Amino acid sequence: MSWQQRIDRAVAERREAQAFRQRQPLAQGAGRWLMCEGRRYRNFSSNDYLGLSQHPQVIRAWQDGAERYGVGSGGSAHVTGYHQAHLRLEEQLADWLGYDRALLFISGFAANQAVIAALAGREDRIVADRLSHASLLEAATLSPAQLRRFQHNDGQHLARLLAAPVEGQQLVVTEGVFSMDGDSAPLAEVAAAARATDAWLMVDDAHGIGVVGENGRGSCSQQGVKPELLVVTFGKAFGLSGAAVLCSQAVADYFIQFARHLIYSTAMPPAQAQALQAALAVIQSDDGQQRREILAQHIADFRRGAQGLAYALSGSQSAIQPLIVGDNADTLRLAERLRAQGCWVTAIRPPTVPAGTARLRLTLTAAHDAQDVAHLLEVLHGERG
Ligand SMILES: Cc1ncc(COP(=O)(O)O)c(C=O)c1O
Repeated sequence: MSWQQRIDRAVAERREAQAFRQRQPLAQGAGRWLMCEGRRYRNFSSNDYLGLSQHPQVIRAWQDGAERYGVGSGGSAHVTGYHQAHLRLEEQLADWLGYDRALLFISGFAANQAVIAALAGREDRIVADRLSHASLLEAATLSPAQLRRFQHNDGQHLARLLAAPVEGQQLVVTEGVFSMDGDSAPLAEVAAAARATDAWLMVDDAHGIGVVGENGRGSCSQQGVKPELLVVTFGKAFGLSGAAVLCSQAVADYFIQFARHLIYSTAMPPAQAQALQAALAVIQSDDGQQRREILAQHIADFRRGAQGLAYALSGSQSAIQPLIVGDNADTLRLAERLRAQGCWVTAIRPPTVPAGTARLRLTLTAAHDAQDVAHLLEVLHGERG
């Protein structure tokens, strides 16, 4: 089969399965409102959980940084791209989360790829929750290490997989709050299983950091666990983009030598690092606490109001509230009907989620008000399934 035939077939298969992905250019995609083709929608699809993408202090910090430092970093952090603003942010993150060091990455995807690629060798084994994010599972699949997946949030299955003989080292991989289901990992159980076999633990807390735990310190702090490797991302509660890996002094020095995404990629703009410091300051402040409380109230109101819906509500207590529909075409139609009534929701279909579990991934944020949640519920109750 030629390149062209292969591509045509893959795209055709996606269309036939009602799984063809398309992107929508928006005039505004984060925050309370989404603007598309001149129409305003209540936005139940963004990961801007605390509404910080629109926070005046964060915007001002970015503007001020751009005026002072310019808009780009000018190079890899190993050449000229590492600025004092990056160092300050790394120090603040390490201090906040209780680690020796934090290393900044351009995205969470890059951070996950870099960590796994730099660590895992042929004789090693990666044992990952089977619902881990694509960036983790892809990195593990591409690495020369053996990959084993444990049943979602099943500490006993994890322990059984870890008990099998292995020549090298083992790395356990999971998330704090799962991106498509919104449920939390039983981190204490996972950490105990890892510790029992001298495996290291890597937790990606993209959806927990800033939102859960005291002071927004995330899922690990909330559950009293300190993984050897903690990945936090800035595209969700921080309202910007980028990521950091929290680790020991020695591991940070190792990554600076061997993590190729750090070495061969342009560093994030210093102005962005400055804006991220402002976002961190908000997360740590009373303003951040109030935003977390508003979000918690919306989650409670939504879950209470969603009883009796035609679609099953999951057990998620987080800002991510999936409504599992099952069939791809039905999910797409439901999303369309909700949009027609002013609620922007996104249909998530396989392969992003397991076959037969197409869903609306509803997200609530502190930028919403009680009326937004009430409107969403009213529209959903109008659906018969
Ligand atoms: C759990 C998880 N990890 C990593 C990522 C990737 O992070 P980023 O968007 O910063 O590349 C995402 C989603 O974006 C995610 O949901």
